[in-house]
Amino acid sequence: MLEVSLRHDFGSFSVDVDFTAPKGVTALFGASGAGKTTVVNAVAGLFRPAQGRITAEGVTLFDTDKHINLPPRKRRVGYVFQEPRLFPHMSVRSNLLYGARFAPRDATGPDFDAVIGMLGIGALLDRRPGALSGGEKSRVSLGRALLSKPRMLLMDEPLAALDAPRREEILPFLESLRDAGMPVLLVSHSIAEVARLASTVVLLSKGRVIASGPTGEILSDPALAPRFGAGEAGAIITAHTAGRDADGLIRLETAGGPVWVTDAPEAAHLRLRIQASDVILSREAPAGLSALNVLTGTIRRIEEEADGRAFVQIAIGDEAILSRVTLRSVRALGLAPGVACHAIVKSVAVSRDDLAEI
Ligand SMILES: Nc1ncnc2c1ncn2[C@@H]1O[C@H](COP(=O)(O)OP(=O)(O)OP(=O)(O)O)[C@@H](O)[C@H]1O
Repeated sequence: MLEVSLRHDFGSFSVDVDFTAPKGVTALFGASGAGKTTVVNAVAGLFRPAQGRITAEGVTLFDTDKHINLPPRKRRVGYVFQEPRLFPHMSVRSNLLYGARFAPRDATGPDFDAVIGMLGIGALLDRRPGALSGGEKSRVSLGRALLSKPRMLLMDEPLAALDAPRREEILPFLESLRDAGMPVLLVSHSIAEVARLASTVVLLSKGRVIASGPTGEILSDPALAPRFGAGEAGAIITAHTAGRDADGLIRLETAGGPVWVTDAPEAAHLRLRIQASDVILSREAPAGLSALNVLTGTIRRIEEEADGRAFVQIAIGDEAILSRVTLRSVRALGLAPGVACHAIVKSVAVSRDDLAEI
């Protein structure tokens, strides 16, 4: 577990944050200038806040009251930057071994062979970074961080510099970090990335934490949805793979009923992201619609927005999804907390990007 509490005043901007990142991936999410990099740099020891306390796995890294400020190399933090900072004159193998030099002898964690196997970089070992693609560089950079056997991993927009295919190449490796035994702090601008990778979300705005908690709860909160961008907001629910139909569609079971998708990872249990703008609501069970996916639930909350629309939260089992509808629809349909409703999602609205292994 990583516990962060820090305060700093830059004059025109101040940071005042307290949050806890359990094991698994914690996403630091917020608009540009919200203070994400400042927080990550403070955890890494690259920035010294005026006041605060940071502990990782029970070890105090920084404590102004106790005058503790471990230097970066003693913090045992693996830092993966947006631009992979590999040594250009060294081979991939030497870059990786450089990371391993910092691993304490008694530290646990995957060894060299396990890391290159996990990241699929065995064939690259004798190349120089200049001869690698962006995605390959990112994988090597992640490998180097892992081989230092860090107490935790910090990733500042590790995918931002990559195009969509390269991003797809890295995402499965980042997903596997969710199950790694250490806390991972991931700075991200992308709600799709957060939905896919994070177990916990810390939402930052203007140097303050405005919400934090399990990803499913934060993403399905209708009051927070505008923060994620009205067009992008959406929640995640658990789905179980139930087989492939004769026409090729894959059937997933959710607490609200079956969902058919055209593509899905090969895994028994998935998290399924449903964007609020892809969901329309009906109080009657719809008939004669070409949209295949109809989830049954109960309205829990409605948050009206200034632009004549609302985010409606629909409880699906003990999870929830969001729908973005006009206030006119809210009134015409008599939508209100406690009302049973059907959430209709086009099957084509759910893409491979919206599914991740649990
Ligand atoms: N050393 C500094 N002196 C003055 N202001 C600073 C300093 N470091 C950061 N800031 C200010 O703190 C604010 C937060 O910066 P930070 O880089 O942490 O934001 P961010 O959320 O990571 O943004 P982005 O997503 O654009 O990277 C910005 O307004 C920045 O100008």
